[in-house]
Amino acid sequence: MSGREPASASATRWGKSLLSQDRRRRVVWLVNFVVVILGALVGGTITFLIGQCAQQRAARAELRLYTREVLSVEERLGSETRATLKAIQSDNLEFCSDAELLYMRQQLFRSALIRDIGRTRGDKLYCTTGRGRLSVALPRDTPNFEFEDRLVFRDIPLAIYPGGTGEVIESNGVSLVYSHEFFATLDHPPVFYTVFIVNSSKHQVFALYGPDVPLSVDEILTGALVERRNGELYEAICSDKYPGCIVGRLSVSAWAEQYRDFVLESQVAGGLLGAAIAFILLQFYHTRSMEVELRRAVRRGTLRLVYQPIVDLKTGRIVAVEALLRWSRRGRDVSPEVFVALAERRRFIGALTRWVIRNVILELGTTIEERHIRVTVNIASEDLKDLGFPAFLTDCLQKARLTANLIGLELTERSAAEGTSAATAIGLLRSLGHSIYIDDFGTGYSSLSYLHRLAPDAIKIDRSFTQTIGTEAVTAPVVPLILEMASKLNMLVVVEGIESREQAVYFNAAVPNGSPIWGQGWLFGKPMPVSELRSLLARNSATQR
Ligand SMILES: Nc1nc2c(ncn2[C@@H]2O[C@@H]3COP(=O)(O)O[C@H]4[C@@H](O)[C@H](n5cnc6c(=O)[nH]c(N)nc65)O[C@@H]4COP(=O)(O)O[C@H]3[C@H]2O)c(=O)[nH]1
Repeated sequence: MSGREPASASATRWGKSLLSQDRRRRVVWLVNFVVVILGALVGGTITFLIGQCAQQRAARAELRLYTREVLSVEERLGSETRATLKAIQSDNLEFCSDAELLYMRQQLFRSALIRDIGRTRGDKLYCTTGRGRLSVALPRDTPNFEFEDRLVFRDIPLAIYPGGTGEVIESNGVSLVYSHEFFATLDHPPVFYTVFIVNSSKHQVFALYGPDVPLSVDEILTGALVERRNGELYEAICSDKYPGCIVGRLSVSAWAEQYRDFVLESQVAGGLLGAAIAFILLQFYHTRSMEVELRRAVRRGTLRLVYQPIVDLKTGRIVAVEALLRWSRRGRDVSPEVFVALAERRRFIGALTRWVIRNVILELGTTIEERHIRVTVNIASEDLKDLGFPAFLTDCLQKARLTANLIGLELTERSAAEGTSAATAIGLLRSLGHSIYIDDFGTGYSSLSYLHRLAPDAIKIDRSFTQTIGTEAVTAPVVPLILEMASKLNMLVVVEGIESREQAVYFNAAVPNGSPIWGQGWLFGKPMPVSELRSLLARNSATQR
């Protein structure tokens, strides 16, 4: 029996592996989705709770502010009333004379809250600031509230305003009509007030204006902050200058209603923020786990190398190959642009480069020596800073009995232009016999001064320029300039990303006769495993004979 697996069995296995990869991808997607939704829910709930808390605090602060504002008006009324009563009672002017009326009017003018001042004797009113001298019976209702020296009447007919009613204080021959409309200016739903006056023994309270409140006398007099079950918040505050108290009331639900849209919007914003944070954490987790897996792959050597041929455009001979790294993570190839960038960011690119160099020499060492071709490997700026890197390279080559000129080193313009230490390292690598290639030329710091300073052996024109050939792209005119500059500086040009014969023909014709120009791209071969490369090299040298 042959040890080989029948084609149908291997196809079934391949199909199953694809299915399980697909299932895993779906599970990962679902988990990510659930995490983001959970993040949104947590974010929304936290914002809701914070919002509730802030709303309650704001409601209490608003109630306190408002109650104090009403109290200050009440205190002002109290002090104006007392001062006016005292002034008239001790004016020493003839009762209801012109002089006294004038004096009473002056007192009225000074007050903002008193509307009318009158003089009484027995149960009659004899003059008022508004009506002058008169003689009318006082309404003899029982007062609503009695102090030792004062009586307070609510809603009694007014001499100054026939048909109208108002609040009156009577005390020792003086009666004052005062305005509680003034308080109306303090109406400010959803906060409301009730004004109380308190007797001198401070055991009795009387509601002067405003609705009844479900608070006990004690609660009012001790100045409590009370929350009733129906969501009403009460704050009582008593004056220390005047026998009066204010109870402020705020309906928490009415208060919340005012901020409903705001709370809803912040909840949505909190949800979005939660989702965004969950997403960022997931990304962070994936990057972290990608990093861990990549480090493990380097340690265990589960990375792969592929090689892409580089051809002399004049002769069609394969003159070099570029080694490119491949990594399969959980059954899927990760782009080198992604994992190389990750290794650079997390500063373990050195381990990758060393792995590549060791394995290139192992896989391809004898082949390149026999075929007289060069292999180029990508190195990073981190490698240039690594003082042990040149010695490592030399050591690997010596063990394999290879010469340094067989290994070319490709570095991007960015890493090559990174300060004088990079220049020194490049100089040292060149002196060891390695050729230096500036990769992706034209996309980074294409400055003449650094090219002159570093004197690399070759520049690799970036694929984006190759694609402009035969097009109207704005960068198309740059290509001849790069070629001319390279020729003047005596540098080899390698054109990257040649995909069509027209591009190859263009570049071949664009350099002066005798100047070398190499090309790399799908036209000559995609990156391939070492076994395929060996066959290609064999075919290529056969056609060159
Ligand atoms: N569309 C198109 N693409 C072409 C064509 N010819 C070549 N390519 C692609 O262009 C890239 C050339 O490599 P690079 O410029 O050094 O750019 C490399 C290099 O910067 C980096 N990289 C790859 N392997 C390594 C490595 O071992 N070490 C380091 N430091 N970087 C590496 O990742 C980059 C991407 O590598 P790859 O994905 O293998 O992509 C390769 C190659 O597959 C073409 O005709 N058309």
